[in-house]
Amino acid sequence: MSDAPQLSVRGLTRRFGGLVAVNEVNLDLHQGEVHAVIGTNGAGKSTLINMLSGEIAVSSGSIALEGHDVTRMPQPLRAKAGIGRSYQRTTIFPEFTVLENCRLTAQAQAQPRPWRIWESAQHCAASMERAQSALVRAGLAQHAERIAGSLSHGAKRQLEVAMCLATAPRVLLLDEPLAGMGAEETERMLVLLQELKQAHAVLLVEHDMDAVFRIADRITVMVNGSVVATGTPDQIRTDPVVRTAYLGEEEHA
Ligand SMILES: Nc1ncnc2c1ncn2[C@@H]1O[C@H](COP(=O)(O)OP(=O)(O)OP(=O)(O)O)[C@@H](O)[C@H]1O
Repeated sequence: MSDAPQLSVRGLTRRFGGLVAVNEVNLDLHQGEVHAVIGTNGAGKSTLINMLSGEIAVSSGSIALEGHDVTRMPQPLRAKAGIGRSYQRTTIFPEFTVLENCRLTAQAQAQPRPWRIWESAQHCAASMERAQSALVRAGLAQHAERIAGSLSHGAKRQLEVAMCLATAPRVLLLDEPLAGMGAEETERMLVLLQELKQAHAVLLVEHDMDAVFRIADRITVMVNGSVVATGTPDQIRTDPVVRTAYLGEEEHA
């Protein structure tokens, strides 16, 4: 783990009318760490991730990427600056090939006209290279020419991670990448996440607690918009506040 955080969040707050969805959250994401954010439905996890990626504005607080304030930076610029994210719902283009899907996101990152996907190979060479490299890293190289819609559910989620990687991010915000996955697909994704953290700071919002406690280096627990604890899986497992507020008496191996 590097000393300086890649992404640093201070006092982040989002109100929807009278509701405080995210309340004064502090968070540091480091390269070399999978940092999971867990919490019951409505705890504020999606609102938090949406503020970090720039999809919704903050009410107050600050977000710094490698020491640079990006709090007011619009989402496309933030993506270019190095904050990549995947979504809860599938965002792939099912009728395009796996490689084309990746190239689209790489190209959207590289130039302001992402819809010009059929530009000459010369113009697209860099994007193509990034797309191919992302597929290799996500373990999908052998499926590059397949139509994305024909992939298994797990491979589609892998493709979403690859699309995120194609934008050359420094920070990866992953919103429920394990949702709907079977045991084998989950294992594959966990191996991928372990590899990805070597080069990225990874924020993982995930409901699969067994997976979270296995893979996370650090866990932040949210309840009603506020952080009630941050620590290693062992610290969180035994934290009395967490056990009462969130985990109950359930044991996690
Ligand atoms: N656009 C919105 N307008 C009003 N209230 C919202 C909006 N988005 C979220 N909320 C409210 O903010 C709170 C936090 O919601 P959020 O979706 O961030 O929680 P979550 O932890 O991601 O939940 P889940 O695990 O179910 O996805 C909830 O009470 C939700 O109803």
